[in-house]
Amino acid sequence: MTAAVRARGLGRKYGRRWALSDCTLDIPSGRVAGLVGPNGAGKTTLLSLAAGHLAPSVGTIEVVGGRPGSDMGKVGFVAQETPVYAALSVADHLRLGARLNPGWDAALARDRIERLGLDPSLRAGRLSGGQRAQLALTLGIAKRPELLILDEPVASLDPLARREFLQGLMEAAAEHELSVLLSSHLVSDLERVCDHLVVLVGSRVRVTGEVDELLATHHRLTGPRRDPATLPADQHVVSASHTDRQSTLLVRTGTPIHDPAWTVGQVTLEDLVLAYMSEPADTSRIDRPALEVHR
Ligand SMILES: Nc1ncnc2c1ncn2[C@@H]1O[C@H](COP(=O)(O)OP(=O)(O)OP(=O)(O)O)[C@@H](O)[C@H]1O
Repeated sequence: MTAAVRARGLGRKYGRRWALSDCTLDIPSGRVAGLVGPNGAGKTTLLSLAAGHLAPSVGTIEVVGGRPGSDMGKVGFVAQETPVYAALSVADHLRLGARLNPGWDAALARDRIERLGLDPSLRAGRLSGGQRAQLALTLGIAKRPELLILDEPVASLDPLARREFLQGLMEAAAEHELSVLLSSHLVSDLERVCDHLVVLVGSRVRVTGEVDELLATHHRLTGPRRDPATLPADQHVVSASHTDRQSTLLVRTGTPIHDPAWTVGQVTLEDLVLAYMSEPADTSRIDRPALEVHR
């Protein structure tokens, strides 16, 4: 099956500074993939490369089997500021979408606007932030792309609007066999909707893989204080914290942990992302994990 996104040694620099380095990943099609990382991590750079708005400085990237930008009908892009035209009505936006996109699904767009309760005659400038985001999402979905890329689409929405937006996105992905790649700096946004995750920190991919697989291979170990360097070689310590007597480690391993000294606990996606995002206090004692988790 063609990957939705395939990058090999991908990098992009601005002047002498790398905004994205050494990025190798495979996002299978049919997934809702979340790209998470702190401000300035390189998320927009990666998404812009995938959308064909930027050219790589090194390496390669393919989206739905082709060069980004080569077949615009296959890839939809909703930019960070949910771009709509303030002076145009909701209905005008749909007419414009129909004129600009050969694969436009007018019925889908109309249904979605109706379900959202948006008045077609209302100007986009009068819509709330959440409604504007929903309109931008409708325009993106009605193009019927194979891959829809969204750059922090919920950043300015309140929690309820975030939830409604993400719900709509999830439904659209399931109904229309759409692959989705969306970014956020909040993992709580992505936790409910994503089945694939890419964590980007300081221009590098820190971890990527299927969410189920990531959750199954990461564990929280709690036990008597211990130097992480003494753990078996197949247990990669992602993060570690210690009190005088106790150590708490987040480790990645493909094999069961039998050491009776440890209490082994499950991690949430948020634990996992935060562990990869936070710089360890003492890097000499932390084993840097191999970055990709395969099925
Ligand atoms: N046009 C540009 N010119 C110069 N530097 C840039 C440009 N665009 C991005 N950068 C730099 O590249 C790095 C990555 O930026 P990018 O916008 O990709 O991060 P981000 O993860 O999307 O951040 P945010 O969450 O704040 O949107 C940052 O250090 C940024 O300053």
